[in-house]
Amino acid sequence: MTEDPCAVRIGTLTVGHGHPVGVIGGDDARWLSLREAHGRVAADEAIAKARTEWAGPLLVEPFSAADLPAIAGHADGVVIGAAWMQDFALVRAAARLGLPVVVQRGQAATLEEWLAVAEYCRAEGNDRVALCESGSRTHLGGVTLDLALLRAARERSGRPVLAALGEDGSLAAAAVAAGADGLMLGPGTAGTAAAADEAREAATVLAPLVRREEPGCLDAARGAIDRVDAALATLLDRRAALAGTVQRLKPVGGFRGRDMDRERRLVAAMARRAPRLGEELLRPVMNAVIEAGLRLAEEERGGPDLGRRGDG
Ligand SMILES: O=C(O)C(=O)C[C@]1(C(=O)O)C=C[C@@H](O)C=C1
Repeated sequence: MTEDPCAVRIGTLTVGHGHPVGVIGGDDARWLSLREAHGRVAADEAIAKARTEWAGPLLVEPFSAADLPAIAGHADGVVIGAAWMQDFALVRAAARLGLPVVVQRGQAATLEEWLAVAEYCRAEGNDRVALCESGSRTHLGGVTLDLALLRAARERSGRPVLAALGEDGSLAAAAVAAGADGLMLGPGTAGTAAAADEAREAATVLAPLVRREEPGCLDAARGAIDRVDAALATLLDRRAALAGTVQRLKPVGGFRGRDMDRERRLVAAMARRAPRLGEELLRPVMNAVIEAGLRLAEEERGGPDLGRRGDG
């Protein structure tokens, strides 16, 4: 395989540098753990069942090497579970399938030990490797995600790194901010609806602020614009609410209390963060945004008599 190791394609999902944050165990891909059943289920039957429920990209974690033929035939990728990370015979056999491999970090594994597993895959001729930080055993009782390690693994290896959130989406935004290329929920889908929502929200709204996408085709470019628009819509809505608060606090609010000097200053400040657009192009945009906010504030207060004087 001579693919660019910075981005790994798992069926229709690509995770990695320059690509959107994928949610595995959510909208973008699913995964199935055969380890959870301790080898008591037939791999081909379990995978066939998963396939009836989900037609998109499917990753499967084997219980043992005996599961690999079924995975080779019916899955889009293989997960080396944290518990098996240093089972090198399994790692090498899994890599030889030629499918993308997701290597979860063992709970006590160091960065070097984790990265070495990717090198085992490469030595088998398979460079389609994504890493997955799945946490260490800590004083908190369960496993705790190490986001510093996630970041270091991404920088050191250049490979995509996923964050395994399990059924708790509360660290989704932190993982995206730390550089995660994908968020891994589950396995399965049970009980993860709230976590999936948090992961989707972080991947959609936060990711455009903290990572750049480099789309290579029209659909991908439109997808990237959709994600920027989602972040923009969230901020515009929040801005409108704050502008409404200002109208209530000002002595004279609404259109009657418009402060053009303040508007000029805020456009100039924004132009410093948006040098491509500059003041000239930003001015009409912000004028429309501000007027929408004022209109909304007046509508919500039932007329133009805004501000404390109006309240009196
Ligand atoms: O800062 C104010 O005085 C506001 O009323 C807020 C705001 C804005 O939306 O940013 C709206 C109208 C003013 O002309 C200037 C700015």
